[in-house]
Amino acid sequence: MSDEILRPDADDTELAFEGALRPQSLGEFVGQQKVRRQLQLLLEAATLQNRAPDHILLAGPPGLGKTTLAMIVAHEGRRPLRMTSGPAIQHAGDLAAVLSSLTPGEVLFIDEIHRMARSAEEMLYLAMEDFRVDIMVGKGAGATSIPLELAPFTLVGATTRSGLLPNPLRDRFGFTAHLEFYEPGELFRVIERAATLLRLDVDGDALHEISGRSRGTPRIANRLLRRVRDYALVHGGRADRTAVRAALELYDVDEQGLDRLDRAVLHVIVDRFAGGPVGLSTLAVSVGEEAETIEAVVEPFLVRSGLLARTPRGRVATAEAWRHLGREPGAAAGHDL
Ligand SMILES: Nc1ncnc2c1ncn2[C@@H]1O[C@H](COP(=O)(O)OP(=O)(O)OP(=O)(O)O)[C@@H](O)[C@H]1O
Repeated sequence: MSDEILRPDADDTELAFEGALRPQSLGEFVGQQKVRRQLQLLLEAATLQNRAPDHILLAGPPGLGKTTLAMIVAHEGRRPLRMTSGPAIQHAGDLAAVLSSLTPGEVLFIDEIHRMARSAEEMLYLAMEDFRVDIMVGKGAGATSIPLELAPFTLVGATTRSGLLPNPLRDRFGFTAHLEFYEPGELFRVIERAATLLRLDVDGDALHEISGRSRGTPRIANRLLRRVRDYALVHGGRADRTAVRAALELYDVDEQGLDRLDRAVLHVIVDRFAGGPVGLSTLAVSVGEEAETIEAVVEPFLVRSGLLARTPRGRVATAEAWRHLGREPGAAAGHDL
């Protein structure tokens, strides 16, 4: 569906493609310079002392490279990697099974760590601090806890909602990396590298055009590159700026990276409500979407792009939004929706 091309979450069909493009070392990882240097130091210090690196929390929106960095932490230190996710850990027993089977120095990656069961979180505190867990045996008055020693490991947790992590868990990470959205120039390098790996003949103008429409997110940039590749393949031409424009027009992605739903939201505010303010539920009904989708998926990017403001009285379209729709700020609607 065209509306999904700009969503930052991965869909199942692109996992193999993403795997092939993942940088394997910090040197290949584009952007996030500060985080890269911080990680480099942490990993080098651990190597010099011949110990497992400190636990690492990677926080930031989807598609910015958290899984990739977890893999790099393991790869750079030549350590095995075990991957799981918060939703897969529904009971403390699920976590105990994973922890007790780790080999010394292994990197344990827990994606969406904020979605782990509470009981497992509590078990993790002790495991992170003392490399030990207490296993409960039996029920009721006869229940006893048996301590179990664990091999030293490095936990790499990833979260899109670090605010949802309980403080005791957050405090047990030796280092928290906050990943930022990428600049267009950095995205250019991400897809330039991807094009080389995929042996695609794409010119610089095309890469530039794609970077500007990718919402600061490498996963989206790589996905748009794939659509442009398809377009050039089917039409038998080069992947140049004309191909990018034609391909992305087909998928309803405009020059600033807005899709059909983003624009529909702005149109409603500008054309029906004279620029706002409009309440979230009214807005959602007007575009025929769930309020949660508007709030979680559409608004963050529009706010970040300076097109939408959230005020206590409702959502307001900025002057920039009016201009993006080709209208003079504050001008009366030229047509009715
Ligand atoms: N800095 C980067 N340099 C090059 N490629 C990158 C970079 N960051 C991400 N990518 C590419 O973008 C894609 C998505 O990255 P990744 O899966 O690591 O994101 P994520 O933050 O873990 O997302 P999610 O939270 O949805 O799992 C991968 O194909 C990866 O190769």
